[in-house]
Amino acid sequence: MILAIDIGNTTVALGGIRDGRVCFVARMDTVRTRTAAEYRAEMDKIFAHRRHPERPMRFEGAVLTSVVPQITGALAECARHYTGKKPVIVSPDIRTGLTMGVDEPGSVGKDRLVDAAYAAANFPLPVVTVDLGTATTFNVVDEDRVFRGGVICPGLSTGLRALGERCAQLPQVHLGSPKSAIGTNTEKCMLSGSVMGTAVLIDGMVQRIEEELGRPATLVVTGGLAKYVTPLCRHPLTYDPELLMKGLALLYQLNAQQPQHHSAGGRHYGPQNQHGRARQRYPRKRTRCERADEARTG
Ligand SMILES: Nc1ncnc2c1ncn2[C@@H]1O[C@H](COP(=O)(O)OP(=O)(O)O)[C@@H](O)[C@H]1O
Ligand SMILES: CC(C)(COP(=O)(O)O)[C@@H](O)C(=O)NCCC(=O)O
Ligand SMILES: [K+]
Repeated sequence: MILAIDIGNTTVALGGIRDGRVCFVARMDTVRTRTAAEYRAEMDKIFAHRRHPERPMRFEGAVLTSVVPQITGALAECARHYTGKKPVIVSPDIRTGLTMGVDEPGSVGKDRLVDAAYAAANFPLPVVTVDLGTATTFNVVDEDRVFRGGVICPGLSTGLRALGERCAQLPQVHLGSPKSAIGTNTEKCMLSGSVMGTAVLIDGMVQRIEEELGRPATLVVTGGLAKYVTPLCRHPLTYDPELLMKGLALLYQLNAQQPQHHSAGGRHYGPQNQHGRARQRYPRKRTRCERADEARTG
């Protein structure tokens, strides 16, 4: 099993990945001042809780993506502790299968790179990925596998919270699915604006992106808040809550140094086809362990 760590602005997601499949996902809060020891204590608890007496949890390697530089080092240290190896850390310098077609490849959020790399390897191109987290991000990969850039907007929860804080007469509201565009009270108006507004944003922005690309695009949506929004979108889409974890598995495969079986030198990489792309993986029936883990993690 490999350990995948996704450091976002709200949550640090931990994934256990076996043969490119996500076996479990657990979440910790993102706290910028937390130390490696503090995160390790929390991870110990998470892993102890999941450990099966006959199948102790063992990680042969780790891969990490971060958009919170303050805690990247602490979690890289944790990854090293659990695997005995340096983790693969996502950056534009590792193999992603993408060519960067933006002004400053180094400034692109590393989570955006992971989403884009996975989508480019697994969906018809061009492809647009949308990640609904603290921020709402769009990433565009064209038919030549060039990462063209995208869109960054306030996340819908971030926007809702800001309304409650900045407007004297607006309350903090619980997220839910609006039933109609026309809200009949304050809360319903706010839910319509943030949740349906995000669905309309996705439909509208993807339409503009398709116009700029000059052709239709595949749309893939992920992120902690996607489940509220995707039912309201009109553009055909694939909803994959595990996009980022699967992307991390792919990047691990492409970049982790494999044990060497021959005396000849050189780095050995994971499975690739002749174009240097990750081999596509197709859905298979999930094992009982995976279904049980999913049920537990929700
Ligand atoms: N499984 C979930 N169910 C409901 N809300 C969630 C879930 N996971 C995350 N969230 C909420 O979604 C928002 C963004 O989460 P997430 O996608 O983890 O963002 P980030 O990647 O920016 O850390 C937060 O407000 C968080 O509370
Ligand atoms: C846009 C983001 C804040 C999204 O982060 P998230 O919502 O996943 O926590 C992150 O990808 C980021 O910090 N990006 C750097 C700037 C850029 O992507 O151009
Ligand atoms: K995210």
